[in-house]
Amino acid sequence: MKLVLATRNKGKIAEIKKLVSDLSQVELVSLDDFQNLPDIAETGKTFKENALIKAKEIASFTGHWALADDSGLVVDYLQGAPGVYSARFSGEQATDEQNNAKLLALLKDVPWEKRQAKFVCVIAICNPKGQCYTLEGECKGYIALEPKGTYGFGYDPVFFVPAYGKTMAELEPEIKNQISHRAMALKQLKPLLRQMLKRSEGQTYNIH
Ligand SMILES: O=P(O)(O)OP(=O)(O)OP(=O)(O)OC[C@H]1O[C@@H](n2cnc3c(O)ncnc32)[C@H](O)[C@@H]1O
Ligand SMILES: [Mg+2]
Repeated sequence: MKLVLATRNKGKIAEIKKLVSDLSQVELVSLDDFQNLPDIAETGKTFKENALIKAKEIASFTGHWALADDSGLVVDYLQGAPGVYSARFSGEQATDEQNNAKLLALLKDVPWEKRQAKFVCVIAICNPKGQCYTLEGECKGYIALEPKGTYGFGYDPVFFVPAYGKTMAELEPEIKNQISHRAMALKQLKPLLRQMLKRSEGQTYNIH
């Protein structure tokens, strides 16, 4: 089965490829294999809505199953912000560094016990007819006092993982891939694929 990875984020692409590498039924294809792809507006109010928008549009455009990832950081002290706006937290063309700087500034002088946060990831997998499944994962932690580490991407340098006493960006990719929100969501992909392949024989799908 061909599966198009419907994301432009290089950090996500590297992680997803690793996390699904043992799925022998799946041939992963990237967006670079297609031309004139539509620009997709992430207009949803939830991670799930956005993941479905991205996966449906790419599946319908390419004619293959597509897998999209919508993810972000949810900070308790900021009433859940930046949430679905994580990529655009400090503006449309925001860099990871700018987003991290804005976050740390908003949490300046906020005590440790009030710095709780979680990473959330929703994976949507859709076929060209618009029939979809979604998988969700979370990873809990704290917003660090300063950025640390160079692994990973996005908010990893400012996300402190209590079980390791380090930021996500200080953890080797192999460790991140065992504990991350994305790993938790993708862990459910193998049983789902098995179920999907079985169902597709009988042409019935579980539609979201
Ligand atoms: O929409 P696509 O093309 O997949 O790529 P994107 O970067 O725009 O991705 P999102 O819309 O899902 O925005 C998620 C943002 O949340 C952050 N994020 C998601 N997963 C992360 C992770 O594992 N570590 C650190 N930051 C992460 C990161 O800054 C992303 O830009
Ligand atoms: Mg995006």
